[in-house]
Amino acid sequence: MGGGPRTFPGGLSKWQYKRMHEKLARQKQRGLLRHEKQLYLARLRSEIRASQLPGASPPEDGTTASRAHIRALANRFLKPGAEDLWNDDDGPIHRAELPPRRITSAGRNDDHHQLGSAKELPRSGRVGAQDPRLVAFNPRREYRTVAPWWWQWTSASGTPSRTMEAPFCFFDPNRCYSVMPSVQVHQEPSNASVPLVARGLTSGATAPSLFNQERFYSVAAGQFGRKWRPDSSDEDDECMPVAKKDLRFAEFRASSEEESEHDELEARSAIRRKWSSAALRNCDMKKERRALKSYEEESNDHAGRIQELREEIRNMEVLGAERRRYESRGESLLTNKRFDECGISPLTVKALTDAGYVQTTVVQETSLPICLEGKDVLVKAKTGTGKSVAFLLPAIESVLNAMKSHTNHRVSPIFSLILCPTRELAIQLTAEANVLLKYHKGIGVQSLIGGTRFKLDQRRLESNPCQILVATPGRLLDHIENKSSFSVRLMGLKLFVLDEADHLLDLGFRKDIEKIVDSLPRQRQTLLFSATIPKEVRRVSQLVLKRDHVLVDTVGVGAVETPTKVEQMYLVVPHELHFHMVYRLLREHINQEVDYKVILFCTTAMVTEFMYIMLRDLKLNVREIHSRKPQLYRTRIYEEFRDSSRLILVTSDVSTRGVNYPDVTLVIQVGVPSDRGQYIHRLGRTGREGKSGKGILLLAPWEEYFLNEIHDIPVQKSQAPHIDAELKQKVE
Ligand SMILES: Nc1ncnc2c1ncn2[C@@H]1O[C@H](COP(=O)(O)OP(=O)(O)OP(=O)(O)O)[C@@H](O)[C@H]1O
Repeated sequence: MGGGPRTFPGGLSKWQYKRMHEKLARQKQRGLLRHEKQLYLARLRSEIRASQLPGASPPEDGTTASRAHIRALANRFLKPGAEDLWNDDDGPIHRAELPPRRITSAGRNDDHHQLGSAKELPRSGRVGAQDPRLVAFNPRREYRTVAPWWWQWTSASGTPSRTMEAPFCFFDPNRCYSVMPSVQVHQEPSNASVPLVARGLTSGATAPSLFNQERFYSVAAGQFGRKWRPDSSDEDDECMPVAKKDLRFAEFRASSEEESEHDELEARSAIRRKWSSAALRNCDMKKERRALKSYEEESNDHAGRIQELREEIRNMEVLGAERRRYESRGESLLTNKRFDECGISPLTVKALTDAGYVQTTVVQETSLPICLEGKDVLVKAKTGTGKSVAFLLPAIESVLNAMKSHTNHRVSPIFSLILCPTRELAIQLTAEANVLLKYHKGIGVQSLIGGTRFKLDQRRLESNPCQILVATPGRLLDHIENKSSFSVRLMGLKLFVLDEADHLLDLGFRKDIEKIVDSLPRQRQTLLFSATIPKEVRRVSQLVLKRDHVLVDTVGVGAVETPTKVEQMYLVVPHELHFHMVYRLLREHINQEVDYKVILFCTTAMVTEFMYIMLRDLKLNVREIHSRKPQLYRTRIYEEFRDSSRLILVTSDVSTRGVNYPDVTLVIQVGVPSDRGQYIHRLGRTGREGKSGKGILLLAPWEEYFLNEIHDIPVQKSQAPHIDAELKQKVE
């Protein structure tokens, strides 16, 4: 009796073997704990350091000076719809008040000089090459740097006394802000020691010897960031002597206020440069895009570029109209457009109708036509607005199209691949895809997630139809690297989707994604979906998207990124009282809501486990999900919580993104979220499908710095409820 071998590996007895394993498990647990602690502390340290850097806090009035705005203009991607690439502190997008004009247009309306009013500008121009000193001046190389300073090139008082022909009169149809009509520049006598840039560009009579194209270029590069100089490097900028830096801007100092603002901007841009370039490394496609073309190259490229611009403007118009319609409807989720008007297969429409989906949501209405056209798309839409269906439908359509031409394969290629960051999300997407495939016989969807047996996965993939695959990156990569027949199946891929794209392109997943992308065919369509798309991720997205991709943003620039019907508040409570406070808040909520359904987010798996045990011992109806639990257990809890009410789910970040638990009434976030995106996604587990909900963020006093990150989200401070002695004793 008492089965099992009597000796164990290494000649150990059963008990020795057991003890050894227990010891190893304890060591592993201690290691994990130490690691989590280190991560947490490192994060806090870096946040605190960041908050102490000059200029870390946002401007109080939410606006910036014109110079900063101009810099931002130059810094953005030169694409319509890329407004979300603007710096967070650029302030609202509006036309800056222009200073009293010292520059007048010879025989033309002054308004032509306003930045951004490209449409009013004359469609012709000339290069100011009459001046012999400017023969080497290549307007196409320099104009971008000149234009932004145009307005700065005045002094605070006095009337103009001398007029000269500005040598940079040219026209470039590619760049709105660089278009300049022929102008005359009035210069004050008091400005005899003209600015460095001005000297280079004004009549040589003023200071001919100082015009130096290279020098001028570096002035611009310094002001706009090193990417303007093709041969520059991070080190170059970092090592620039202070005196030289000062010299570069010495002449721009109109007032002490402006000066300090400028220093602050410099410091801030230095920090940004360091972080963005270092973080992006070779993936910083922007650098490449900005590399200056030669004059000839650029001229030859005009026809193509004009075509591209037309496309972009058309896209922008379409999306602008969509957005206006969306805004006019308020926060309503559904549109008037029905799925049977979307050009998708009637069998899919039938399945949609069975599932109760008749009308499209805003994101579905906006993105579907573009996705079905075969374009690469980057979609940003609030949490719980139906992004999953928005990409599952094109995934099914692309399979249907591909299957028309691939009929003779023994094992069908995988035509659509959907990547997502968590196992629960993968399971959910697979289930949703199955619902939509109800009437499509012979088309199958499978999932590949960690925590299951590799061999079983393999068998399942080979024996069941799998034209659509939903996977998490780690397990997918395992299959790509270890099974050549799997890689062969992927070579037929037509559509690649990244759900929660910003998270997948984040540093944690980036390496895996790069490897996965390398093993996919280049000729494919790629769709990126998320509720949050930070600027850096937008840049890295070029890794997977084609250059002419379309941006669909149903949130809108400057709009609140969280669901409007979710009441958000934060409490600042000493750290040692967090457990008491959680219990107090839960009790209060349970008393108020009959059908309560609460998600409680904790910072680590360890804390999650501890919180769960405490609440369970306090006789609350709780469940737990975190990475330390086996997958079968996680799936069971996920299903139970999805289908029930009067339940509290204590979870780590495995439930932060994408997971759709219907009718969650309250989300509590205990401790500081890792970033703004994490706050938004966690909160997004409530208030889905336009419903109402409540979110509470519980911070310790030293975590309050995080509020800066979400300053534009309507989170109200709330008074912490009193914790009486009885409750305290109970918890302790
Ligand atoms: N056209 C539709 N009509 C009615 N309900 C819909 C429609 N499309 C999606 N839904 C429902 O909306 C809910 C949220 O959808 P989904 O999970 O796709 O949101 P999401 O935008 O992906 O959210 P997240 O950003 O959190 O991932 C789901 O319950 C889904 O069934």
